[in-house]
Parts: sequence; C-alpha cells; structure tokens
Amino acid sequence: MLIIGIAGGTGCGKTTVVNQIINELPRGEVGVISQDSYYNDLSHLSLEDRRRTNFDHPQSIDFELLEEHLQELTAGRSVEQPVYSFLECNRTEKTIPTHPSKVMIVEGILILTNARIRNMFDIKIYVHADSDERLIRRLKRDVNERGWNLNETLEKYQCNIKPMHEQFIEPTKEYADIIIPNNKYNTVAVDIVRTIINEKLG
Ligand SMILES: Nc1ncnc2c1ncn2[C@@H]1O[C@H](COP(=O)(O)OP(=O)(O)O)[C@@H](O)[C@H]1O
Ligand SMILES: Nc1ccn([C@@H]2O[C@H](COP(=O)(O)O)[C@@H](O)[C@H]2O)c(=O)n1
Repeated sequence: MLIIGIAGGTGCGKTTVVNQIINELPRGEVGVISQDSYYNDLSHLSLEDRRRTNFDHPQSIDFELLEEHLQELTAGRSVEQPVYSFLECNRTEKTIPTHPSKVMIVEGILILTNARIRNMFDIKIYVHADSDERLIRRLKRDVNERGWNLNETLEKYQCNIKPMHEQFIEPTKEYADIIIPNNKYNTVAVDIVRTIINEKLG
C-alpha cells in the first residue's frame, strides 16, 4: 500500500486537491482518510464547551486511533472510520467502513505534526495558499456550512487558527516531498500526483 499524506493550513484546498486527484482514478483503488474523522471524542462536554475547543492544536486529534487504523489498513484489514459532525463539534455514532486499497490518501491540517504518523507516509505533500486567501475561503465555509457566524469565525481565526497555524502547521512544510501552490487551481501539480499514483496502480 502506498500512503500519501496531504497537509496544509485550513482552506488551502486539501479536500479539493484530493477530490481532483481521485476524480479520474478507478473507484475502489484509492481510499481517503480525513484527519477530521479523528478529532477526540468530546461526548463528555456540553455543545457550548465543545464549541470553545481549540480544534487547531495537535492535542485535539486522536493520533493513536489514526495510527492504529493506518496499521490495520497496511496489514490488509478494514477499519471503521468515525464520522465527524462539524455542527455538533463531535464524532457521531456513525462510522464508514474503510477498506485497504493500493493507495491510501490521508489529509488534514495537523497530520505532519505527529512523527509516528508522518513516518508512515511514503509521500508527504503540503498544499500552500496565502493566509488572506485561506481566511476568505474559511469565512465563506464556516458561515455557509459549519454553523459559525462572521464574528465567531474571525475571533477563532485570531485566537486559535492563526497562532496554531504559525506554531504547528506551517513548520511541517519542511517535511514535504512536494509543495503544491494553490492560490489558483493547480492542474499541473494534480496531474503529477495522479501520474505517481497511476504508476503505483500499474
Ligand atoms: N485553488 C482554489 N481557488 C479558489 N478556491 C478554492 C481553491 N481550492 C479550494 N478552493 C475553495 O476553498 C474552500 C476550501 O477548500 P477545501 O478544499 O475545503 O480546503 P481545506 O480542505 O484545505 O480546508 C472550498 O470552498 C473550495 O472550493
Ligand atoms: N468542530 C470543528 C472542528 C474543526 N474545525 C476546524 O476545521 C479546520 C480543519 O479542517 P479543514 O477542512 O479546514 O482542513 C480547523 O482549522 C478547525 O478550526 C471547526 O471549525 N469546527
């Protein structure tokens, strides 16, 4: 199994790049694991307290479960990937059966911060977009899709998102084998990654 890690700050376009990469590949040959599925279980907290959590700090992620799942998949066994609710700020009771495949893509802002996870990746990719571009995309998404208003999103950006990005996420760019500039849609970079995957799929 070839495991590809795709990191980068919030709104840089990781999900979009992953979808572009897998769009023209044979279904079932490439699996995707999202870091969002591995946010810690916060069922013991009220929704109000969950909404106050710093979701941009590495400690917000259950890296042990992510590592266990990657080990299981590498060993050829299926796992139950948790399903996350951004509106509830918590894991739901649902899971998605995730089966081993020739290529597994793992994407998330913090996935390169954890050395054990990082060392499991055959290829490490960092998607870069300028911070103003990312903030604009993030504002639109949080307000339209994730249940936050404009002021809440700007406050989160100043208190958590920006400082955590500078402290934990941006420095992981140095681990990347490939950096994809994504201020604009980057079809050339996507084609290159797809070519690498196609070679693996044989
Ligand atoms: N290159 C790009 N140019 C303009 N908008 C983009 C680009 N890449 C992604 N987007 C948009 O930005 C938003 C965030 O993208 P997404 O892929 O969800 O980022 P991430 O997964 O890194 O948070 C989405 O609305 C997406 O359509
Ligand atoms: N309940 C939550 C959990 C996380 N977030 C934010 O998601 C961002 C990471 O996801 P991307 O798709 O943007 O990579 C991260 O910056 C968290 O702040 C959230 O808003 N609500």
